[in-house]
Amino acid sequence: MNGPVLEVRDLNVWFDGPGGRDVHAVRGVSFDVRPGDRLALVGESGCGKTTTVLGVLGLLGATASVSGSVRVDGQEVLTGGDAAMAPYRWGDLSIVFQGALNALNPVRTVGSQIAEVLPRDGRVSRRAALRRAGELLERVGMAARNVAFYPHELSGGMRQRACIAMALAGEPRVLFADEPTTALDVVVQAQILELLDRLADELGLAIVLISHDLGLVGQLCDRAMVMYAGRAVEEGPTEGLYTAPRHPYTRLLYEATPVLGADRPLRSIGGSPPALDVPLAGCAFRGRCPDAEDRCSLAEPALTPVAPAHRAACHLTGRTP
Ligand SMILES: Nc1ncnc2c1ncn2[C@@H]1O[C@H](COP(=O)(O)OP(=O)(O)OP(=O)(O)O)[C@@H](O)[C@H]1O
Repeated sequence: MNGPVLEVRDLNVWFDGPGGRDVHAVRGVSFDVRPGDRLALVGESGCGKTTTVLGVLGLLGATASVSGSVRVDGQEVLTGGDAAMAPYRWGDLSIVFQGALNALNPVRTVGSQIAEVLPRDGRVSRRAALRRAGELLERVGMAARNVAFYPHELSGGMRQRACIAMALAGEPRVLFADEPTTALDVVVQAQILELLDRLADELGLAIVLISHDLGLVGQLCDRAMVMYAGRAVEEGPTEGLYTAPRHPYTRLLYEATPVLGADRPLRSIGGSPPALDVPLAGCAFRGRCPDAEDRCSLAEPALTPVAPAHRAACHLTGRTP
């Protein structure tokens, strides 16, 4: 089946904010994930990447209000509440949480923690569950005997592999990986990206990588959605976002990203993203945008096609940015 596994349309998330002012953290985000896709959600800290994914998976707490549409295999799961999403979560759709490698329970073995999240069809013996946990560890490049190890006995990279094994327990078709390489050294970062790449190939798994690093996503993903202030401001082939960015934010984000071998100075992006607990007038990026014009304060630009499979939300996209 080549149709999308996941279709997200006009997703909005509000959090109860201090003083009764709601934080509009995700603003009208839409994307599809098809079997084998490698999509990245990219942007600075606080731009809404994690909230988007947790909103899709129905994992936001009671302080969040979510609207829009989320379909799995064409079946609406958002409006049906938790009961509608529950059959898909950890099964078809799984996630490696941000900071997961540091969230393993230190007093339980890795094997018992993986065994706990295995889907249960009837009674499964402890021995069979540990055997399956060992198979999952082998799948992520670890020896099965690591089931008996405690998290502190493993390196950071191995703990992250164990977390990925855990996320594979329900045999997902889409794996969200939220900043899976943060806190790992560059060599181990590359190994984790290679692992995700291999799993995508071997299992036909779709990967949605969440990262602040536009350079890094190009190593794994062929398509990226750049987010700013809770919205998608540009989306398209990853390569095109580097070579021909059509939103000034994407360009500045790339210029602020160290890329091995790139002969260019690094520049930080001045200013900070706007507060999301007050209504935004005009383009959310205009206060930091070197190209901003008067019209940018009048209306928020819509995401519009700028090239095949490439869209940008900038009033200036008619011109070369
Ligand atoms: N539980 C919450 N209550 C209130 N506001 C929240 C909550 N969770 C996130 N936010 C706000 O929503 C916005 C988006 O946060 P989110 O964590 O999704 O961003 P992000 O792009 O994933 O950044 P990071 O990589 O730092 O997690 C931010 O302004 C954040 O402060």
